[in-house]
Amino acid sequence: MEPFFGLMDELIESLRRHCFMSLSGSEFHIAKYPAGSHYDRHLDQFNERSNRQITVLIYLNQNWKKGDGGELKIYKDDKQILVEPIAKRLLLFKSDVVEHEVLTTKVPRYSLTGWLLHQPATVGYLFR
Ligand SMILES: O=C(O)CCC(=O)C(=O)O
Ligand SMILES: [Fe+2]
Repeated sequence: MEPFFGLMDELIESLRRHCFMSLSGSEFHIAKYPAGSHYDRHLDQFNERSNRQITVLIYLNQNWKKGDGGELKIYKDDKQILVEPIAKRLLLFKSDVVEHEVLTTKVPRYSLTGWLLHQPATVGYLFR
């Protein structure tokens, strides 16, 4: 996993330098969507924990083919964009504005999802 985290550090550095984003952490997980499952339309930034700035998605489905389902549907104004979850495809989007949904997959589907964070969730918390 070390080469992967090295690349993510480079990505964070580029976003800091070229997009002037103040990013200071990240979190990642690998998700398996069993056949028949989906993920309803949502935003990745929740009210109670709003430090997710950028969503990173990397698809891991070597043999994905049309008809397998599990596309990512992105809602952009009144348009919708379908992204096929094919292996090695990488997507980046702003966690607080881009609504998205995972359509029902007919085969087991794997994705690596990460979030680049504004600051660690616990920093800046006010105790009273
Ligand atoms: O796997 C995907 O395509 C999207 C996953 C997702 O939306 C999430 O974990 O928040
Ligand atoms: Fe999401």
